[in-house]
Amino acid sequence: MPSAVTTPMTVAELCALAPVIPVLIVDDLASAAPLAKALSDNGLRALEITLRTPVALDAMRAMADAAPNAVVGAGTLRSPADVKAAVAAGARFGVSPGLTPAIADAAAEAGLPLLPGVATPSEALAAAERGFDHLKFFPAAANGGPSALGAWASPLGGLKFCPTGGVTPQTAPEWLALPNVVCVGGSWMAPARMVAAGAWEEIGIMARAAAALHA
Ligand SMILES: O=C[C@H](O)COP(=O)(O)O
Ligand SMILES: CC(=O)C(=O)O
Repeated sequence: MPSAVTTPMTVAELCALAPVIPVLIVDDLASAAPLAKALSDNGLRALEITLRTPVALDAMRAMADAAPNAVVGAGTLRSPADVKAAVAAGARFGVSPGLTPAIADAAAEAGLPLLPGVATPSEALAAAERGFDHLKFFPAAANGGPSALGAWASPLGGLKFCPTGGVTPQTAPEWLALPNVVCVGGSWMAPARMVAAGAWEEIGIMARAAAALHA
């Protein structure tokens, strides 16, 4: 089956697709297509497939083919080689736990929209110097929670964030209420045991609830 037709998307546009970007760890390639459909058919269109399993790159391809409405990207980009592999597998965006000059160079060279992770104001300023104005605040809960990121809003005006790591359906509204937050990332709507069990209907229900979250 041919890969879905894709159009370039900025990180700002990506973050505007839904209030939540699912952060997915795919262990079994067979689960990729139904998982992508369960999420994207229920309003979660931006899907971050972490490069943490041997099947992650193939899973990205399978998801893009099975769910043309989804925008499939790669997470856990830790090196230029990861960026190249993600682009070769059709990633439409990338997410990294942190940012290095080499990762920034590789993403720019490949034309890959990148949402880089930052944990401190210094890292946010360094990313802004490289031209990134949409950043992932990671690990969000452990790094101080909404009060910490909220305190960045005025001094780091102009920067927008996707808090990820420890965000829950219960805490998401507080994050989404911050003036510098455009969406959140999280894995709660696709728990490993439910994916392994093929519980697509239940996952779809959680996805729909996540897609309806707001401040
Ligand atoms: O590494 C973890 C991802 O950033 C997602 O975090 P989470 O499982 O707490 O939602
Ligand atoms: C956690 C994270 O930043 C990632 O997997 O991309």
